[in-house]
Amino acid sequence: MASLEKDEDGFYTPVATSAPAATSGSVAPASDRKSPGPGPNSDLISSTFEVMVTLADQQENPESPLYSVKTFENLGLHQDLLKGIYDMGFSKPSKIQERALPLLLSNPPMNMIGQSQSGTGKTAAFVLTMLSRIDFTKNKPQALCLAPSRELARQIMSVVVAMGKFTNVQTEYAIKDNLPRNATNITAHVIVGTPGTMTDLMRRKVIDVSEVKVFVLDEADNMLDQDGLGDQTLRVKNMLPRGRPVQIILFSATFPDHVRAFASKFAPNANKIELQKEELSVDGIRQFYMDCRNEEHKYDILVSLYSLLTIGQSIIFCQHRHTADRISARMTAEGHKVASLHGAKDAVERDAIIDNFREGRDKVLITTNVIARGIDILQVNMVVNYDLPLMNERDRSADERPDVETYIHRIGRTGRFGRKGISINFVHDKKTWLQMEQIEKALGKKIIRIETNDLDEMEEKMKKALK
Ligand SMILES: Nc1ncnc2c1ncn2[C@@H]1O[C@H](COP(=O)(O)OP(=O)(O)OP(=O)(O)O)[C@@H](O)[C@H]1O
Repeated sequence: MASLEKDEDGFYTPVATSAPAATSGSVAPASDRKSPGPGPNSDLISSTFEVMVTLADQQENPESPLYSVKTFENLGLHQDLLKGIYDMGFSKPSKIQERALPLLLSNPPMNMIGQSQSGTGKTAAFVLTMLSRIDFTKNKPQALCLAPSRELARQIMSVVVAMGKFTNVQTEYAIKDNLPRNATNITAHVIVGTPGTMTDLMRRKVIDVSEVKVFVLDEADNMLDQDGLGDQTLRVKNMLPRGRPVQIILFSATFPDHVRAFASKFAPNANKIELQKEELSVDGIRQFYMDCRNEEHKYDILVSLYSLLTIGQSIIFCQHRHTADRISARMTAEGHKVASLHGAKDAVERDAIIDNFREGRDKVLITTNVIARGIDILQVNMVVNYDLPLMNERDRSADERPDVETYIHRIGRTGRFGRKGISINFVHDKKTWLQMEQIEKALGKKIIRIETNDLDEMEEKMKKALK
């Protein structure tokens, strides 16, 4: 039997909802079977002298989201996890880690709704919690984590594996096309996946939930949004054991008003860490716009930016899959090296595309909202909104208001953990200009104009913003 489920970039795709007859034994952990993605960010602090100084300065500055007074030792973590953290090159916790970890690790466990700007280290906070709560003598799933895309699930898993390097943690994915269809019993401690596949595996009892203690939603506002993944996420929660406590942890850089109430119901009596509206975007990201004459001019401008896009790495966001494919095919035919990624590609292809980009083999990635959230690639110093994100991408309505949350997440693919980055919005008519103005108002940050006909000025402005 198949039903329709909404995928990550808002399109409906058929998924199997009933299981074929289960036949054989348990499943090898993901860490044994295939690479969970890139290695830890061992170059994080030492990548350049400049970054090292900036990061240290920011971690001393009380105004910075990276600031903390404590050390990782103060946070009550197990020795094996401390080793994992230092092995990843982290020296001090960020503000969200310092504030959230003592609450997350306290006993009895309390639910948490945590908000902190993009790129400030939320993943480490929830991964450390999952790892801290595992009883390694039991070979049963004990921590489940859901993310909105397979790319993000794979990235989160790479953090679980890196932080758990000195523990005996066993891991498994709940993402499409990863497990053999006849898998019967996952014994891994930590399972990371997307909601459709997680639901399917739980329904078929491939995941035994009897020992689950922690349930994490990364990008929680997106995971709970009733126009998006909300139903599927709720289904997963409803299959968790009743009668014994499961710690529910919700993290995101954004929690728009319309999901806050549902989040509080989903994670009752949660400790809350919230941001003020004016704190939502990251200061290290300089925002620009370019006035294009029409759609065709947008393409010409993008091509003329190619040499700047490849100084580091860049992500170009489009509204539709076909736009991403069309631009990328055209640029490729004109001799430029670009890749395109969206939810209509199959699993193997998606993994190869993001891995190529992550490892720097491709420098320009043209995509949709599918990777607007969570993806952490430190070399990305430029984000282009070829099309501005609109509310109608979420729910297929006629709502042409800008989607401010998605905008925040898209530009947050750059400027990670104190780094500098720039974002450029293409506007091409009155409507798109007004949409951008609404984003500007919502964030309370000026978006600066760059001339489209003066490449030298453009280059100079951009390089200055990245210094
Ligand atoms: N304490 C730390 N010291 C140094 N680097 C850190 C620390 N914590 C996290 N990082 C690094 O900062 C980067 C951003 O972290 P992470 O991906 O967890 O951000 P996030 O808050 O989840 O962002 P988003 O909202 O975009 O999902 C990662 O490369 C991570 O390895």
